[in-house]
Amino acid sequence: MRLTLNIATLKFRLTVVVIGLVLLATSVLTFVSLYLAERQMRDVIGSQQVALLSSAAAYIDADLESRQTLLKTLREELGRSGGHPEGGLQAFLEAHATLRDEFFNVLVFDSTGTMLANMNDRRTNNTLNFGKRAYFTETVAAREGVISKPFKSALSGKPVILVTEPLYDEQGKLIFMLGGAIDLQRPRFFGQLEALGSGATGYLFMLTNAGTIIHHPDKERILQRVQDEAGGAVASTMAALGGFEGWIEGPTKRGVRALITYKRLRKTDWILGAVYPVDEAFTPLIDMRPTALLASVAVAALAGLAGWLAILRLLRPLGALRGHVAGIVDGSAGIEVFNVRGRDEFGELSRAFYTLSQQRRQAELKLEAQARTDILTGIDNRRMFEETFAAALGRAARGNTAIALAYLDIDHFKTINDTYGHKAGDEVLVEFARRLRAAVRSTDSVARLAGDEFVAIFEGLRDDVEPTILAEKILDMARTPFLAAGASLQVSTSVGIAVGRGNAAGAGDYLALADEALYAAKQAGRDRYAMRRLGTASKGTPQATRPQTATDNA
Ligand SMILES: Nc1nc2c(ncn2[C@@H]2O[C@H](COP(=O)(O)OP(=O)(O)OP(=O)(O)O)[C@@H](O)[C@H]2O)c(=O)[nH]1
Repeated sequence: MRLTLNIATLKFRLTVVVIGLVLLATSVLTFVSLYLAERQMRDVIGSQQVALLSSAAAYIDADLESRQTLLKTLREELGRSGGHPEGGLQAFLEAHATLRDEFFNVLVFDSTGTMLANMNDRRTNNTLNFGKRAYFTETVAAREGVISKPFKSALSGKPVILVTEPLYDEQGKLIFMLGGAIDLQRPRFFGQLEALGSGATGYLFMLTNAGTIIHHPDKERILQRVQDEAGGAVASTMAALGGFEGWIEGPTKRGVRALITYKRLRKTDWILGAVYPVDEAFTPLIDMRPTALLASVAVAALAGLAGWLAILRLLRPLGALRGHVAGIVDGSAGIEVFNVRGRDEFGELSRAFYTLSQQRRQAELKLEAQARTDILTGIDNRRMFEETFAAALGRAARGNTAIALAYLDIDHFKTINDTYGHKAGDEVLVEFARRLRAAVRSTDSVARLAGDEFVAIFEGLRDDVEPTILAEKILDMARTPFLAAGASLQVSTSVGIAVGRGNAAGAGDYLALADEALYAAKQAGRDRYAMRRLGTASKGTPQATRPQTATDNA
């Protein structure tokens, strides 16, 4: 089977439309699904980040609290010794080596802020005074331990925070103040937090509520105020400094689009933040995109194929209809092929074609009949006569039977017209035709050739007498008065008869001979017939023949 592609066909256009719509629908559906999935996933990831950060904040709170507790235990131990531990303060500190696990340095200040002992460098003891430092004055004012703001250590130069615990005597006078320094860059403090960063490059960071960076993977930024950095703080961080907690999608300082989550620490009111780059957060979805698109294209292709097959199936009656029309055009089919039973639109269309074709056929038949009928009298006209006579001659030739042609002309018809008018003449012609039809046998044919000239064909004649009997009948029927224009008209006719047998001669010979006989009847006085017989000619060479016999009823 040869497959040709005709883009003008309804089938092709419907297929294109179906495939296009399916492709569009699946693409839109895929994009909308992916978009909704991304939105939902972002909400889920955001909530996860909030939960993660809450746990981390609780962990830091607990961590700072445990360090404060540790320092409190140390203070109580110092208190129990009345502020005079055995071996002195320096020895007392050094005896608690485990403090190093929690603090970068532990210091003891006197009531004025002079550092009396520290774990890192005993040479600096009694040489430095920190009485004006904020953590010292704040502790004195609060009369309890505080967690300092981050600052650069005067001893180590490292960014630290200090946890303090004051020791009072029984009179409530400050004797000593313990300070535990936490190195902000030391893994011990935020080590676990760094592991909580989401994705490959996600990370956690921490700021004070004033914007000073406490923790950040970029160590250079620690102790910087985000507001003072080049370009200022990003919008989300400004919102967090303003009190926002939760997750937000926005750019980081380095311009990476990320889900950024903020959570305040209960104990210090610091801000813990988490950055999760969007690209990494949505990696599963982004990875899924080509697969989803491929799947949607595959679905569209399958649906398109199904649509195409459905269209082929549905349009099959249309193909059949087209075939029927072509069949009728080339004559290989009749209009009956349109008379189908289908109840769909194609069935209705086919039946409408059938009805239309039937009507057309009937109109054609009517036209054909009209073309062969004499309009005035309703009997056959000359054209029909020629066909009928040719067929009759054929039958006579095949059956070798006798046949006669009677040529009639109403006598003095012109006078009727002239005397009673053309209309009356018409009435006579109509009545004459009716009587002629009635006078001859049912198997005989009659026709009006022109004006007042008529013919009658007599077939299957038994003998020579029969045409003369028929001619007499015709003469008789004409003699009965005609009613026309309110008058009774006496009419007569003359008849010329040509009789032959088998294929004796052609139609023209019969007509000529009958006309000749008619002329003879007219000459003999009218209201009579004259008969002429055609001689036989050799078969296959029809020719004009001379009459052999003549019979007149004059
Ligand atoms: N009313 C009427 N007259 C017609 C019609 N056709 C022809 N005629 C007339 O019929 C007449 C025929 O006259 P002819 O046959 O020549 O002469 P006639 O008067 O019959 O004389 P004869 O044939 O010699 O007896 C003419 O006057 C035509 O005008 C027609 O359809 N209706």
